[in-house]
Amino acid sequence: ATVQEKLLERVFDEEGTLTVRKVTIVGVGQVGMACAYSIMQQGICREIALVDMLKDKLQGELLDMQHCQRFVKHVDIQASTDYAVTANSNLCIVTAGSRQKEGESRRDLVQRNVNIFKGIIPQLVKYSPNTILMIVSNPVDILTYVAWKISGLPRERVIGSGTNLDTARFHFLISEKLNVAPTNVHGWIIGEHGDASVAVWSGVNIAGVNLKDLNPGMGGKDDPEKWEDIHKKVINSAYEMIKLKGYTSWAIGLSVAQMTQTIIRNQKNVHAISTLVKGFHGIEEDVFLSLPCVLGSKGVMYVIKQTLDENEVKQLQSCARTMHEIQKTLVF
Ligand SMILES: COc1ncc(-c2ccc3c(Nc4cccc(C(=O)O)c4)c(C(N)=O)cnc3c2)c(OC)n1
Repeated sequence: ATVQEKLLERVFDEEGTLTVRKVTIVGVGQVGMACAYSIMQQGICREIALVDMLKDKLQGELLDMQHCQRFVKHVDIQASTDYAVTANSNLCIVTAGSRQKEGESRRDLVQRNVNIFKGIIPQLVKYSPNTILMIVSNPVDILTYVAWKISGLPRERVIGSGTNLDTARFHFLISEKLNVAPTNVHGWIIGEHGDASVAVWSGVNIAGVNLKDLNPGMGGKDDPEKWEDIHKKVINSAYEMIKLKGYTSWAIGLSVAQMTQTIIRNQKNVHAISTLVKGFHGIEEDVFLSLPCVLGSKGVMYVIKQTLDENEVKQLQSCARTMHEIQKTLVF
């Protein structure tokens, strides 16, 4: 008998057991289904569970997704109003909630969505105690804090989609201005997703060439090239799309799929996501804002300690104060 046979008593046949990768999506509206479709299309996981309150809508989306199976890598799809269907998920993506209405600010949504989270989050954690929660619903930074408080999960396992998409839009708009591919534009939008996001102009670079070194006024008011307009377009883009098509879906779906892939495949990519920022850049409150983070299968592995200029730190601290003020008004 081999040393291994003398040493080890086999309990189960490891070769036969796949560590099944399962992702739950709560909310089968435009955003939830764009996430589900993107995740399915990219073959990121073996199981997808859809959960919502509306039986017929769920059943319709389930059938439509199952009819995709001939065209994509196999994925088992389940859908139910009963959260038992979400059991043992590696990642639960929450897109449920009241949607922003035309002209409504993200902050007006908050208490309505807190009440909804009180119904959803405990059920997700009950069936998947080891899950990572990714909050997409708005206002995403406050609702990620709310999900963290309600779930009782460690901070590294509760993230918000945050400014991941804002940063991608930022790269796209800069790429248009410079005629360079978006993947080669480097720079981060951090802080609050939406109106008060912070563009880190001091770090925007192409191949390591800092654009602010080429135009010191970049991002400021008296910049002849008006680079600040790019940040303004990122902020206003969601309002504009809600006005034009009533919601946003395709880009948020792909941005969530990108983060899902990083987590499920433990890729350690860096994403600007909403995380507990207490202790960073002079922030002392328990607030969630976006900073560049290294993501893996256990959630947030590292937070990048960026070098920010005085103005950027001030803007970030202002976001933190605003979040803290709004959080104090919440009724859990
Ligand atoms: C067990 O207790 C429990 N379970 C589930 C819910 C709940 C509440 C709202 C939900 C929900 N949103 C929702 C439902 C009803 C109204 C509204 C609104 O816009 O005000 C929003 C969605 C969704 N797709 O947006 C999906 N699931 C939900 C689930 C809940 O709400 C309190 N409570």
